[in-house]
Amino acid sequence: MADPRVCVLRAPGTNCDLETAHAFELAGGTADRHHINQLLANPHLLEEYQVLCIPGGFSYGDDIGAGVIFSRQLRNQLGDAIHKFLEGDKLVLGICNGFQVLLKSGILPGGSTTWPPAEESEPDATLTWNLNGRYTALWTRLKVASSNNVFLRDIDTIEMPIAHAEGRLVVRDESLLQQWSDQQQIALQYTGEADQPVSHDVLAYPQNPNGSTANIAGLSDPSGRVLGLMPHPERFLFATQHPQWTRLRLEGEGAGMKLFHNAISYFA
Ligand SMILES: NC(=O)CC[C@H](N)C(=O)O
Repeated sequence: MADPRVCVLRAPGTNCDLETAHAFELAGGTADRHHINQLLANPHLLEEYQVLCIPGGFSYGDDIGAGVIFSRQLRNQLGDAIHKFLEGDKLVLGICNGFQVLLKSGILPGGSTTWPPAEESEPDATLTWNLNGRYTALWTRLKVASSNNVFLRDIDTIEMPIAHAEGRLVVRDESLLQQWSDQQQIALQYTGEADQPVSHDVLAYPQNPNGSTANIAGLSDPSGRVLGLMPHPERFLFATQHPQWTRLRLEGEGAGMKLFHNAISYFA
């Protein structure tokens, strides 16, 4: 089979598209970066791709809330193209600002089961300001909590950096947590030390860097083919990007590459 094709979709203010496309290429995919206006002009463009990735950054300057404007473009102007994509055997990844876009558009948490969301529907969850009220950038330790998300296959714990101001996940109703848990949708949780069990009790800063409900750092759709996460796997492609790579004697690829390998090998 030809290399899987990845559409890295950017908007004005996106700033992680280059390294994200690079990560997919290192994993063996063919990645194109497209401006949202190219897709608005020709929504059929999306049909050429197996993976849609919305990378990190500050789309539209985070005006009126991080990811809000970009998410409205997907929902109001590209509803049909996204619907077709979600229905196919394809993958969607949203990193940081991309996660904000997936959640605020309604692609997450339901995926194809709830897309397109009804105009008047209340979102199940959103990402809002960190509890500390600040843009926060640090390395976090994460536990994979979903057994069926494609991007997280064969990963148990992983370290990745976060860098955001609006990364605190809040839910409309706490009963959703049980539903998500049952459907394997809680994909990633911030955790403490390696052997510490993860719980839904909110950990203190810096383990949980933003105060997210149930320490949630990433969500999956029920099919396991959509992932949104606040940490940046594309900032850990090489061992030397880890702050303690010498002390830990890390070599070769960074652990973040695993997510990109998993995505590409899904199509093998
Ligand atoms: N690194 C990013 O994608 C930035 C995320 C986002 N716009 C925030 O600060 O909340």
